[in-house]
Amino acid sequence: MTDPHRALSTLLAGPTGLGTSAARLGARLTEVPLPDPGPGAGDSDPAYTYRTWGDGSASPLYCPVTERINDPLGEEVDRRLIAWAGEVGFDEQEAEQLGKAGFGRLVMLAHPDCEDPDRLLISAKLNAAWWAADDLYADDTALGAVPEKLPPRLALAMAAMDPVPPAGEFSRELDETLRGDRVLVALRSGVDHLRQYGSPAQVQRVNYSTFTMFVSWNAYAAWQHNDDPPPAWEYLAARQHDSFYTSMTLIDVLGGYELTANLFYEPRVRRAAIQAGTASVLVNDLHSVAKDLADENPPANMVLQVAADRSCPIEEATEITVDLHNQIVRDFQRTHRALEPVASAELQRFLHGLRAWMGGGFEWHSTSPRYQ
Ligand SMILES: CC(C)=CCC/C(C)=C(/C)COP(=O)(O)OP(=O)(O)O
Repeated sequence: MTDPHRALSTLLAGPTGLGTSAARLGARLTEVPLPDPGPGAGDSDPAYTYRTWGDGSASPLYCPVTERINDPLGEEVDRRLIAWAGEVGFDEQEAEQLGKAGFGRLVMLAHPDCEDPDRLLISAKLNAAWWAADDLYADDTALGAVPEKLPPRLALAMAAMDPVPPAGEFSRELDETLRGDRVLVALRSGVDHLRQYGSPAQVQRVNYSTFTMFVSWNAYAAWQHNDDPPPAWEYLAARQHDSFYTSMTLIDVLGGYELTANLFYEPRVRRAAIQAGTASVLVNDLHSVAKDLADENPPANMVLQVAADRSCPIEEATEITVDLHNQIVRDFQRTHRALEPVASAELQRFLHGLRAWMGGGFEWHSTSPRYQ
């Protein structure tokens, strides 16, 4: 039987591995991003296309196609999500808002290899909980987000997701606090649901990617507190750990298989996953400009950081962001192609899952009332 770890390291090892083809593979992966050739460049990969977005006035986004649109399945997951939101303490209006955003629809679009509404609900719950933490703690001033309060709130969010062992008399107040805040209850409940299907390694991978995302949120809070917005390059560095990569850590759990930790964290695989997560979050920034500008204390956003750095109009900053997105997707495509010879069915499914997530995420941002 082929050992996929060995197959991957042999394939990536260079000339002593698979000879000249391995050397070519290494070379392909160290290329700097190539300019986006734009629509009509004669692309032959039917999995990707140029897609118009927003009001259609900006250049199209080079993006994977959406692999599945199954509205009844998305509606079923949304129904279950709204019921769960009530159970974990969101009031009726908040639960309705979560339903309207359509996180059930998001996961139906983003995980086309999962037909099971209960597995899809894991991702819907966790995405809803992450977004609730993001809105209520980090981003939305009108909903109570306060930069100075964010770091201690996130420390408790980590305790909610990754339960700490009993600590004598100090546990009581912690437990009461974790039970008394709907965001914390939602995060704990989402991980509890994940634990029913995922291995310990899959669960902890989701936790730790969430915690690195929280570090980026703390950076944004410091920038806001100090009234010192970051240049675009620094924002982008933070965004790479605050992206839909976190959502993508669930791809194999929903698919009913496990990509082992040594493959998941193999640098080329991680590179592909970070590229997919970053590209998807740039789609989010492009759709969020109006919403972010409407906040009295606007959160950072790639388009806004580029416009500020270069003193250019939003339209020009939008074009620069679209171009960056398209370069990153093409880079992902090259990384994916380079990994295709690796003989691991789980790895191939996972890479396909990353691509499918990008295609589903694009569709959701184009249709969710959250961005209209
Ligand atoms: C993984 C996840 C869904 C986390 C929630 C926060 C996040 C990383 C986003 C992708 C959302 O970023 P942002 O706060 O810019 O999103 P909105 O524009 O508020 O939808």
